Amino acid sequence: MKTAIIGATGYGGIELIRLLSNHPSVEQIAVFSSSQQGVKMTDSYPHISERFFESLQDISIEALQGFDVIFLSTPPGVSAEWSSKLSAAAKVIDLSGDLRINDPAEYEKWYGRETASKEILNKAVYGLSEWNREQIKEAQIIANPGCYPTAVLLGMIPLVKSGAVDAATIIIDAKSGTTGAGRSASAMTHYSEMNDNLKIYKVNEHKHIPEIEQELAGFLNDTVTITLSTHLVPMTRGMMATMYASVPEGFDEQKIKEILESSYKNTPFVRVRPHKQMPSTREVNASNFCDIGWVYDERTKRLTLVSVIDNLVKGASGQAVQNMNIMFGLEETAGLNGLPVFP
Ligand SMILES: NC(=O)C1=CN([C@@H]2O[C@H](COP(=O)(O)OP(=O)(O)OC[C@H]3O[C@@H](n4cnc5c(N)ncnc54)[C@H](OP(=O)(O)O)[C@@H]3O)[C@@H](O)[C@H]2O)C=CC1
Ligand SMILES: CC(=O)N[C@@H](CCC(=O)OP(=O)(O)O)C(=O)O
Repeated sequence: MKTAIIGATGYGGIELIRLLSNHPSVEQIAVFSSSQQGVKMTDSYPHISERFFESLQDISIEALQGFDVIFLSTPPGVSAEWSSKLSAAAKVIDLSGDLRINDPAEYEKWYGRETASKEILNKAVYGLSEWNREQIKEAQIIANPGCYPTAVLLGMIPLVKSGAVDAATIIIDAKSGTTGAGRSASAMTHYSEMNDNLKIYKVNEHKHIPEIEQELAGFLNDTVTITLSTHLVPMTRGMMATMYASVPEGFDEQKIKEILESSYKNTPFVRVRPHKQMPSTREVNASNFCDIGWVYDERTKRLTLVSVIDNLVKGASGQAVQNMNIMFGLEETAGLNGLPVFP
């Protein structure tokens, strides 16, 4: 397969290169940049092997012909502009939030910018691999989910769908490593401010709130509002979403176990832990796994559900490669077989 990456110089891009380099069906990875045309990838990332990569190319329709799939690993706004033109020539997988929100008014409210065209929004399939597999198989354009939504939705969808939690009571306390904010340095993430520190940010204002609510609503057949608190922790990779919700009459520990285990018994990357065995971020580090732990409290009738992913793998580039595999009828795990890097 011939692949191209726009935004190859960023963290999502370099993670795509790592995964696609190990993919048995990938023969080409062309790299594109809006600011570093002609520069070699190895100038920014000497750890990758130079023989695999040509120099960074300028982004143009002409140069982006002849590929099977084009990944957009770019900031919001870029794929709104480019995905329509590119999808005429290749399948497109967009890692940004541009095509995830169906309602233009909601996108504009949370992202503070104009939405993509209706035509592209209608074509784009939300790429939560485990829950949208049939639509992903047929898709020309994928809106790859955000990292927090991936962790939250994989944990919550089975329970919301089966009525095992009261969706109106969901509270999510989520934490991310600093690569979640991309490669550019900022006062929010640089070493002196982030090392030995814990920060909460965008309380009730995070752009992943409408994405999570939209997707949960689809499984609930009703609107839902959630509370999401996002935190930065002093680690490079990794994400933990700790979720709390009330469990209605008629559900107990045994039923919750059955719902979670049956939902994921045939999925290669989501692993449900036994009751009370909680996962840590290191246990999925650099892998495409999402590990789910849970504790039901009979006393309060509340569930604590913990979902961990690597934000750059299952939360971004790994899920993008998983979606590529599904779109092209390849083995879903191709290029993604590595165990977590532990310790
Ligand atoms: N990091 C993460 O954990 C996750 C990221 N995402 C999303 O994936 C996307 C990429 O994130 P990430 O790699 O972390 O971000 P980075 O900031 O590390 O990289 C983004 C890249 O986009 C390119 N770029 C910037 N402006 C433009 C432009 N106008 N046109 C084309 N390319 C441009 C830049 O490369 P150049 O200057 O060379 O063009 C840059 O290297 C974002 O939308 C992000 O929100 C989603 C899930 C998780
Ligand atoms: C730590 C950190 O800053 N994380 C980013 C989320 C990364 C992501 O998934 O962003 P997109 O939805 O834009 O793709 C944030 O909170 O905005």
